[in-house]
Amino acid sequence: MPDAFATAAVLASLPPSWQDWIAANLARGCSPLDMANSMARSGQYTMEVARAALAEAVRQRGGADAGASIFTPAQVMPFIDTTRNKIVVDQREVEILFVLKSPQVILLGNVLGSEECDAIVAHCESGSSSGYSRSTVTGADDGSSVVHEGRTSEMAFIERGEVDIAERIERRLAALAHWPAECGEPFQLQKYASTQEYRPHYDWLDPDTTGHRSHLARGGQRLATFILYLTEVEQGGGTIFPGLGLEVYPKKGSALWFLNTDSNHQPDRQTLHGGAPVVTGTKIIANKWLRQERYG
Ligand SMILES: O=C(O)CCC(=O)C(=O)O
Ligand SMILES: [Fe+2]
Repeated sequence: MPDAFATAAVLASLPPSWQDWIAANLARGCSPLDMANSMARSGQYTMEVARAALAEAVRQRGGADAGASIFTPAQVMPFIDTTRNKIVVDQREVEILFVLKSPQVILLGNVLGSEECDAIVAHCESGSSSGYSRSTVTGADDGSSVVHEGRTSEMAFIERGEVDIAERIERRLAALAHWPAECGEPFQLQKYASTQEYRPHYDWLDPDTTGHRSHLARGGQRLATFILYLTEVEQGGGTIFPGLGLEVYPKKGSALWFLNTDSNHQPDRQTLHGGAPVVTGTKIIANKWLRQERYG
């Protein structure tokens, strides 16, 4: 975040109507993150300006330090450094295999070793995991987890801190994305047998859908997605982006990255994507969603 002097200047530079809006909503107990999102959604302010103004307003209400900690990450968007063709992280050479600029989609090779993929898969099959169950999606009405005909795979979660191997990969992804591991959702594994699929959808949470708001209130928007491919698949099972004419085939140890929002954290409708039906083989992936804020 900018320093206190700079944030005071940002707040003071807003028109009185916005300053009044901030004061009134903070007094009503609104979340600063929701307010920053609304300011950015108005199109009048960048997320950086909105956050700086909100941090200052919170500081002025609550004393000197109150504003400093309301927004966790210092950066406004996670990013992957594509200035070179390889990224050295955690003693590995991660390869940049493909970059699409808008929406940003990056395919990374050698993110995980084969034995690391196997260890994560084995953990979720073992008694120390809560195991797989039929996949669900977030219900539009009340935000509960609902079975949906468009997502026929099975899923399992690895909570943060549950097992060393997952924690190590989380640290690696945090370094790759320049985003704190604390702002990531737990790994969500997806296992697809033959014919199973996840039809095209968005990963971002919709602020205009009632059921998504409770999820947004916990950690904010899903800014970016990592999909880690944990198995080789004989036929089918690509990650598809129908609007972009793009299909990425699963390759064990590779990871697909995409940004779900623009730099103002607003949902990007170009990111429609899905998992094509597996024809032969078993596809297992691990999803890691990076949130605006600390999650959990
Ligand atoms: O299976 C895939 O390749 C995509 C999965 C996906 O988009 C999701 O689980 O949100
Ligand atoms: Fe998805």
